[in-house]
Amino acid sequence: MIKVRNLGVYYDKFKALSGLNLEVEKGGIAAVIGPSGCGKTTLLYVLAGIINKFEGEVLINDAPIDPRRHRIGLVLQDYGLLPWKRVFENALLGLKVKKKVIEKEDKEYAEYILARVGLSGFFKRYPGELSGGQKQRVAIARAFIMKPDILLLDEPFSALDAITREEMQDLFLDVWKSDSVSTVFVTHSTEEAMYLGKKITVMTGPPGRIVSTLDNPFFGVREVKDIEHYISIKLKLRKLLKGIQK
Ligand SMILES: Nc1ncnc2c1ncn2[C@@H]1O[C@H](COP(=O)(O)OP(=O)(O)OP(=O)(O)O)[C@@H](O)[C@H]1O
Repeated sequence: MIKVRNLGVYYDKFKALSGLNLEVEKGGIAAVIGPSGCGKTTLLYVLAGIINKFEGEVLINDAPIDPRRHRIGLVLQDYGLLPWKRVFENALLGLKVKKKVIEKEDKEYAEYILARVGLSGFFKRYPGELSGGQKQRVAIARAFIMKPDILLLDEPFSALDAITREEMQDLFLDVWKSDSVSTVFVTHSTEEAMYLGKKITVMTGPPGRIVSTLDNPFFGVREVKDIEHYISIKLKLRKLLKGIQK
């Protein structure tokens, strides 16, 4: 569970986040959507423990955020793979930061997750020998392999073509379902927020804060039947976003 209360962040004198409140229940996915520069990445950096100077309270499973204590899976748009390490080593990197000794079971679990993301035959390749979608698969596998307390994704699929992007969204949900880790997913796309967010959180800023959180009945629904309802939520989101960008 993630609880953020009255969060404020400054870059020197610039107020990037102010009075931000967010709650993600255990096994929830909050899709965070908002205009460029409103503070989405800053919020993720606080949740990841990368920014540790802030006002307010950030709790992970009821304890103050502490990257030494909590396992935090972070997936970024640019994959964050080390080019000189092979797929298998890259996939184990997150876990290595947390555990000194990688055991046989860890390796078996890594093999299992890599197979689930369709990379069985790619263990020995270097990132430079992979497509964008394959690199993103490694990044996602790496986050799941560390069995994180929380999972954070910062526009992970925005660099991919439309088809690969849909494949990756499905694959993400597929792996996520067996693990149900509390997740914050940042995206620019209303469609992606409506597919991947159990709840959709709209942000404004700077300074960044939450303007609205909607329940999303279309979570995980690819073939939408109630088109009118879908469009009404989409329009609501667009209105909220347009209001912000005025
Ligand atoms: N290191 C920094 N120093 C000063 N200001 C910063 C720094 N990093 C970000 N900012 C500012 O803080 C605000 C929030 O930035 P952030 O990257 O969190 O926004 P974002 O919503 O993720 O944007 P985008 O959607 O374009 O990625 C922006 O106005 C940005 O210019």
